[in-house]
Amino acid sequence: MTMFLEQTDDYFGNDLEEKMAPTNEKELADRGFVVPHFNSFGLRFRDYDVESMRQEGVENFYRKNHTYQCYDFVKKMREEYGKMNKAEMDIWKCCELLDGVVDESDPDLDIPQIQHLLQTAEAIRKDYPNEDWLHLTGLIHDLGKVLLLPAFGELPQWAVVGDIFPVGCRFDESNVHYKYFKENPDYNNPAFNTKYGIYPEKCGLNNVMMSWGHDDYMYLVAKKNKTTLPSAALFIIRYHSFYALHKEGAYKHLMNDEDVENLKWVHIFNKYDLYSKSNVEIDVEKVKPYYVSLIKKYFPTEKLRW
Ligand SMILES: O[C@H]1[C@H](O)[C@@H](O)[C@H](O)[C@@H](O)[C@H]1O
Ligand SMILES: [Fe+2]
Ligand SMILES: [Fe+2]
Repeated sequence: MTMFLEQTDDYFGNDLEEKMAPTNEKELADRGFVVPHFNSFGLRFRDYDVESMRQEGVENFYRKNHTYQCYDFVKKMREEYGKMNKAEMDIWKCCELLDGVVDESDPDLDIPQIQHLLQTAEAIRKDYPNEDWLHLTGLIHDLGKVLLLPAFGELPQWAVVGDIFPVGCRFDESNVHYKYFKENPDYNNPAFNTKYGIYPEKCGLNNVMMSWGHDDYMYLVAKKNKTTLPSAALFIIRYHSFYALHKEGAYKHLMNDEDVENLKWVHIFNKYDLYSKSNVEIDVEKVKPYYVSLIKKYFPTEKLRW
């Protein structure tokens, strides 16, 4: 059985010491963002059970996602995509490619993903004008959804989007549509179906295998292409879909002290990621020059390896 202990670099051999976020999180909280009560369909956000035009499709998505995302699958995908040999492309081009992508796991949004990226980034920019690293984080946090496109392997939706969860230990009941984990090959595996499974207590999320998708992929792309974004940005990108942890407080026993610090940033980020979703579209060409300048600032090369 593989144990992920005392790891000081990631699976590329990259040094894990990343720069700290430039400002104190406490000074940054509560910028007056007004949380809307309803999404653009007039329903509560993240209500996976209420009858709606998206409910059935979303539930169907999670049935597949929970059935197929097992330890062996995740391991294979990390290895395969860790090679970064799928494409060479600049970040803005990838944003544009997402113009044609709709996320089937999302009960709150059915407009193209480039709008979600810009809505998130612009909402953050309004409340945190000086934290340009957080604007860029907003822009790129969901870019990993390019995995759905032919040039990046054309993975099915269940392998790209939706909430994420650890594999290698018991699935927590707070995961949405928990019941579908019963079909997962790991569900009855005694090595995996205990509270800690294969992980030591407080081993740190970096040592935990998360279900495969746009989060881990984009984290790998950013690291591999040597971004100078602070560690909080990389943590946000990697764990923003881990709702069982950041919303429900499950799996905390796997976090180390650094994770606890970084999680505060995910809480801030999540408000903008979730509640900026609306059908009021952003003028892409108008904001493009600003974001292109941020990409230049935080990525050493124009063309990234994907
Ligand atoms: O449906 C959404 C969507 O796929 C988001 O990009 C992801 O971050 C969320 O966690 C998920 O629930
Ligand atoms: Fe996401
Ligand atoms: Fe998002």
